[in-house]
Amino acid sequence: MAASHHFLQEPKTVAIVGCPFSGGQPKPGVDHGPIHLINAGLAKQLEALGWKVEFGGHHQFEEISAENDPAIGKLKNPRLVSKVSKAVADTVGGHVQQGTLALTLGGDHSLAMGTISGTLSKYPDAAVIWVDAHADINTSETTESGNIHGMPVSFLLGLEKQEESSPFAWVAPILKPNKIVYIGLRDVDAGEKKILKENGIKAFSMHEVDKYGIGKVVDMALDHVNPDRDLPIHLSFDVDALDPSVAPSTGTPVRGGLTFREGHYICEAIYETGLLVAVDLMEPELIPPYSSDTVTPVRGLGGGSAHNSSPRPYLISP
Ligand SMILES: NC(=[NH2+])NCCC[C@H](N)C(=O)O
Ligand SMILES: [Mn+2]
Ligand SMILES: [Mn+2]
Repeated sequence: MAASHHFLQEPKTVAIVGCPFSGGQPKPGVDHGPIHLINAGLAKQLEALGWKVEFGGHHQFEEISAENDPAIGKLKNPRLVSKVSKAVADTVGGHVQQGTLALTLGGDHSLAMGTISGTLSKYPDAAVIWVDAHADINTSETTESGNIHGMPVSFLLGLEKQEESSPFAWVAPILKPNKIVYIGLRDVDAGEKKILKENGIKAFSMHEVDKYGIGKVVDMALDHVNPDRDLPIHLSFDVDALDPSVAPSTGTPVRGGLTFREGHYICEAIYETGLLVAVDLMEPELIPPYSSDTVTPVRGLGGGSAHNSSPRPYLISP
């Protein structure tokens, strides 16, 4: 089906924003995800689908990562995560501004603080569809892990007031609880369940996917967040929404996830609305048959996690 694009310029153009970053959680791995996706031929596949592809190389975050970054309260790598997300917000915001589909390749899901901020900077009333095993809506109070990849939604909603001195003071807390909807949830912390309930946030867990089927679930999700089908859509897709038999290579896999087709169906159905302005593909790791020696991924500094060896130049082009 040839979708007409309400918010994109012709010829339809996708800008790939490669974010080799894992500072929002402790494991190395997702900082290689975007590099592997590009090496596996993603840009060429998009071209084969009729898109003009812009990709000038992955984001380089070394300068940001060089700084000392002690925890603030429970939050790990707060300055690093904040600065990286701010850079990504500016990049994604620029693409969305121009009517170019912004496709961000993570990296861990803390990056969505940036990508969604970028989309909201142009479209404050955009609808966010968050496909994930997790709700990623912990606050600095409720988080058990201190990993910021489990928290971006709470920052975007403004569930906690950020003091002026907070590294996250730049995040405009303008996402409304009725403008985000979840699909695929099955590993939600007790504190997060409370937040979802108190804020009336709609979620279609795997239980609803089983009960209604994915076609109905996507319709219901769109009806909730975009009833008149007139608002731009930001799709934030965490690959751990997929069952581990489909996407085993991710940091926090959870049994009982979406099938290959259900994952694809969600993307197809949302694309067919013609309303898509930005997509995040987050938390892929990959066991690589490819060389990833051409980019320096950025990991968190804290908690004894592995860190960059020597910086390498980046030589990746589409
Ligand atoms: N983007 C993700 N994979 N998030 C996993 C979050 C897990 C857990 N809820 C936490 O706060 O740490
Ligand atoms: Mn996530
Ligand atoms: Mn997840």
